[in-house]
Amino acid sequence: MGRDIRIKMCGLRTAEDVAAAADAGAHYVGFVFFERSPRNVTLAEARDMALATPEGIAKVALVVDAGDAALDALMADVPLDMLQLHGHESPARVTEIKTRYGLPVMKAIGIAEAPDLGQIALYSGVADQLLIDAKPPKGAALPGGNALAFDWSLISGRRWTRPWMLAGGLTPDNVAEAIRRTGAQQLDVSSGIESAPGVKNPDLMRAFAAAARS
Ligand SMILES: O=C(O)c1ccccc1N[C@@H]1O[C@H](COP(=O)(O)O)[C@@H](O)[C@H]1O
Repeated sequence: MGRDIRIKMCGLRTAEDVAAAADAGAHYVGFVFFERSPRNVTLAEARDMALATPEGIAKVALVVDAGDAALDALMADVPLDMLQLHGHESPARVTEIKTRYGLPVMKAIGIAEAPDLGQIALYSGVADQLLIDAKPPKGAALPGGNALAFDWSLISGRRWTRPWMLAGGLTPDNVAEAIRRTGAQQLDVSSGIESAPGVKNPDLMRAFAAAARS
């Protein structure tokens, strides 16, 4: 545990959010492109945030089953360092996106029970990073960002060939235990640093980073 932990703060909506994430010590900032999400941003808003992001912090766009036209527009307007695929993109689609845009790709994998872990091997050969997240409950409005943690014992002691981040329901209160139980070196948080859906809270951002590094 400790200072080597890398943190992605996702679902930022304003330049003030970016400044607060940078102040808290985030290594990645995430912008959500998913209309049903309270964290959804326009290309113009994302561009403003990307331009306000300090050097050294990776700018990640989160998309869900996006087609080429949407990705072309995103890439044309917003300076990015990584794409996060949070839908049902197949391994072949991950490869296609990597080749077409030349950016590292992180594939989200939803975990609820042991058989879900099989997805990790499926994407390990194609994605640059894996995001091990809670599987959304049936009928959930969002494919992620549901403030839901999965059973961390499912991945306790497991190691994979690709760098990975732990996500799903992380908060300042549970993040230290999540790291202890999973061995995660990278964390992704959204709901747990908010005062209300889509409203980031600088105090919670600082508290999260401090707890992760404690
Ligand atoms: O945050 C969203 O609104 C969202 C929408 C669509 C797909 C993914 C989304 N969020 C991502 O889900 C994980 C876990 O989030 P949380 O910490 O449990 O709120 C994270 O990668 C979010 O960026």
